[in-house]
Amino acid sequence: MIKILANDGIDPAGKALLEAAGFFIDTVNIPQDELPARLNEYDAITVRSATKVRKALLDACPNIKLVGRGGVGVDNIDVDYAKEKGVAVFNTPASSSLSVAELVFGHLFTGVRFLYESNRRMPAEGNTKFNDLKKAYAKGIELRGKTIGILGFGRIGREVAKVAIGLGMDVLAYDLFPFNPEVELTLGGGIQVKASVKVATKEEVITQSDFISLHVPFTDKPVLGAEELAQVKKGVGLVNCSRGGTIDELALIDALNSGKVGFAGLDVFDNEPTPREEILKHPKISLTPHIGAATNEAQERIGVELANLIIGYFNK
Ligand SMILES: O=C(O)[C@H](O)COP(=O)(O)O
Repeated sequence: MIKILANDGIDPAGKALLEAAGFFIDTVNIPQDELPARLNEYDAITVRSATKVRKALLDACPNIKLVGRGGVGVDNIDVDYAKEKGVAVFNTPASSSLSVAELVFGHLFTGVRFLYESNRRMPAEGNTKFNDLKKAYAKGIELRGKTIGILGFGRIGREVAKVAIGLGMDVLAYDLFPFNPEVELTLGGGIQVKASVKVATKEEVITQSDFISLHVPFTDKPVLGAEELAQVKKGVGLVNCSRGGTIDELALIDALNSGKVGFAGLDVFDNEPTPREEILKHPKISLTPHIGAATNEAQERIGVELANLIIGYFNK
């Protein structure tokens, strides 16, 4: 019987599919430092972003034939090395796009109406300072009619564009690779509407947007560093639900302190799982702990997609 360790968990729907296909699924969470000694009992491992599958672990566990990433980013897996060794690597790139896009708008609505700050201050000061706080947060703005710039126009960027268009926003989109600017929205009642984003350069996105959302993988250079943050519109709102390191956090803190950036919504951080204190405590940053894909719906789709990939691989 094929034994699979789902080290960061797997949705019950995915587990049920694998069990029905005759696989044994172990959902125990083995700590990272114990994996080299224990993973070799299994034929495959599935992970989210918490467990790292690096070269040393693959070398220590030659029985592993497959690494399944329940999610998009594979930066926690040494993919090229795994493939060199004949270990299959699968991820589930399509299943979580909508959930990530909705979280982007959670951060945007939070930012334009100061929810992050008023939720911190009201419990502490509300009874004595209610009217002061009412005044402090009186200058909210609407999203409708504003321009959102999307850096990275893959699956998630496209979902962000659809929500934005549905809200009446203008969309500037940039990607390293050519893309189709047409998107198809599914509105309530199943109504389908076609719309287009404006294809832009990175510079146009940076200089012309009221809000910027990042949907890019991690590379060694931030997409928004000090140089780029110096060029944004004053008061821009930034959202990062992609990967830590794609915005230079220290430059972001400076830009928030100077007022150049109005607010930031961050789901990802340089030092996960221990983001720096200046980020955690900053009054102009709305925080979530890397939960872009953490919805019931996305996790179910991910579990099912991953299960089918694993079944297809071992039954081929
Ligand atoms: O790459 C992804 O799919 C997201 O960042 C979600 O990561 P998670 O599975 O650890 O929540």
